[in-house]
Amino acid sequence: MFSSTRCAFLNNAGLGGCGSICEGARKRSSPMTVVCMTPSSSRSVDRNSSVVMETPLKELKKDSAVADVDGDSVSAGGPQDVYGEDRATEDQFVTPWSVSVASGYTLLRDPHFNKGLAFSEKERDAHYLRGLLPPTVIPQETQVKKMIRHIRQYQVPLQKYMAMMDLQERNERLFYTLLINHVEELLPVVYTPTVGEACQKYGSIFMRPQGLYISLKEKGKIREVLRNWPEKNIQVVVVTDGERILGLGDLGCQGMGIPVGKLSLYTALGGVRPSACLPITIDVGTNNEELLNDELYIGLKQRRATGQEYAELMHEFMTALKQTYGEKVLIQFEDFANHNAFDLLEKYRSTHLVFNDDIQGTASVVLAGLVAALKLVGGNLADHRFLFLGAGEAGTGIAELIALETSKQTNSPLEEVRKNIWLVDSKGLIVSSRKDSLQHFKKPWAHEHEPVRNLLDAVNQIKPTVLIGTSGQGRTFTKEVIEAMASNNEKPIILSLSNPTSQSECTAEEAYKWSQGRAIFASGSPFPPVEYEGKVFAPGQANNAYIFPGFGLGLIMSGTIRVHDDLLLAASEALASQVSQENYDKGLIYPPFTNIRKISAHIAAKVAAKAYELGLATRLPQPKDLVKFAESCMYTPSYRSYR
Ligand SMILES: NC(=O)C1=CN([C@@H]2O[C@H](COP(=O)(O)OP(=O)(O)OC[C@H]3O[C@@H](n4cnc5c(N)ncnc54)[C@H](OP(=O)(O)O)[C@@H]3O)[C@@H](O)[C@H]2O)C=CC1
Ligand SMILES: CC(=O)C(=O)O
Ligand SMILES: [Mg+2]
Repeated sequence: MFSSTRCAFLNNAGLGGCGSICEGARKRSSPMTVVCMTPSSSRSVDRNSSVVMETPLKELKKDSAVADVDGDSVSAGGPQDVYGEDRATEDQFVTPWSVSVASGYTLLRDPHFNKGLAFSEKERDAHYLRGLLPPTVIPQETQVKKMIRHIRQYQVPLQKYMAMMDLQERNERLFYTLLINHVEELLPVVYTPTVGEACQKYGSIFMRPQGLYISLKEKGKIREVLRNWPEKNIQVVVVTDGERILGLGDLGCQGMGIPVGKLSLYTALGGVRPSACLPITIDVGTNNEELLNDELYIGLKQRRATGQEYAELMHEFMTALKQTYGEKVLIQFEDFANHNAFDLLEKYRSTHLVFNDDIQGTASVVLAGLVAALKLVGGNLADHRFLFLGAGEAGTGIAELIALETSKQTNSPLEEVRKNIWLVDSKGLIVSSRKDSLQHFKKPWAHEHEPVRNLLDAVNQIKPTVLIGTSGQGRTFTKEVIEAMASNNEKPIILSLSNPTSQSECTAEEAYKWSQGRAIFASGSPFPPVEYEGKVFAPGQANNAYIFPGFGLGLIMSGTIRVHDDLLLAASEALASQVSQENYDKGLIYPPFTNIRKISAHIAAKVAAKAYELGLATRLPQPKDLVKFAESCMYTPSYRSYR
């Protein structure tokens, strides 16, 4: 039933084209697994790639068992010596890997290869599946129809979420086909708002762990923990420490739902292979009393480690990632609290390929929406005045990118253009008299003005044309605030970015109703269309999900080694260019998510082109048609035929 023969296959990197992110040639394949021979467990690795190896391996020192997969080995062994065969010496320890063909019961329970009732008659014979499945054979399209009906039968969003996660655990390709084909309907299920509730209840709803947990207990052993993950060719890591999950605060270890959800979108929206994605939660404790007192809490039951202890764990983690996966692994920081987020980005931006989605991805998506909105409202960025409620990661990140773009457009110094951008935090308007007590990321926004305590007064005094909510506080754009925006502007631009829906600064209905249908509105979490005085308004979704999948794909496919602000501007421009006249006619400032893979390919191409221009791309020569190249690199989840 299992063959552990000596196998010689090409690694994906050897297939040419887009190298390691391509799925590989579309041809018949065997559901090949690589198994670690331990008495109590067997683990599968590197399923999509094929490896050159034999079993048992030569003796090998444990510390050098896995080489850096992109060939930038830090120790001996050479490129593609993934299992460290060449580096082995007589007295070194070895993990006895063996290659086998998955079949029978095991095949049905392997989510990477399982096709359920779609296994053909021939495959059922060849892979010992007879009797393990009912006799009917149905195509993937029928399975998709069945699954969407199944999901729709649940009224409670969390039940839909659990059904989706269950499918992901059973049949990965069906999960992604379903998500791609019904993206508008299922995004709110696997992503915001439902993922927020899932994180809050993570301890009680999950039977099977997803992603990799690295806690303070693993200090000094993080490289070993990374090796426990079954896949070796990792290209994107999304990591959180759970301290600021959406606008829901500190959810500790239960924040894992966020990296898992974000990486599902990397695959579904951006076409990065699922096996190249690694969700990680760093557990340094939680300050959430409710969780600390909850017997079902899954994380460390201690208050958060801070200062040197936190920094040392993060440093070991960042070093281990680069040593294990190489220079070009993309590390996306997600939902860290701002007191760590800015520092981590600053500390690692020159040594690692890091990207903070909340600061940078959000900025890029909002700038795109604003550029599109100007087509409806008129004027250039420099003609507008911006007011933010919330001066944290999202608020100051967006503010800075608007300033950068305005400065480029007008050839004016940054300090000058920043004066058109104002922010309110929990203590009121950020003004120069508060400068000494402000966190460093707020200081550039401390303009000359008398103190202003609340948002309504700030709107009345600053008279912004654009109001952006990044406070994580629901219902803070009150009737008076929206009415003030509408009385000062013919078409006020109002963005309620906070997630999930419960934290949105206002609803779509409130924005349209209180502005007499004049607001250009978008929100972080989706709202259904609103009918106001006989007209239907379709609100857009201003969410970084438009940017990070395509942005990441662009970095990976070009072998880019560092993120530069100009890459964010390029992504933003690419997204804005995808808004069609038909979208504008409906008042939309973002294109619908239905076309997201095409949009992601355009974003990836623009990002890669800019990376080549800046000399940051290492994949040479530069492909001629980057959009086509991006499309050719994208994972498609249709079933493969097994020989
Ligand atoms: N749509 C999207 O794509 C994205 C949305 N977000 C959402 O944005 C929100 C904020 O995220 P982030 O910036 O990372 O969080 P931060 O914690 O970094 O920032 C929150 C900011 O809001 C301020 N604030 C809190 N309460 C109030 C209040 N009552 N009045 C005025 N200001 C207040 C805080 O003030 P102080 O500094 O004084 O504490 C702080 O400046 C979250 O809900 C998140 O989900 C984030 C990223 C992307
Ligand atoms: C969308 C997102 O990244 C957030 O709300 O944090
Ligand atoms: Mg986030």
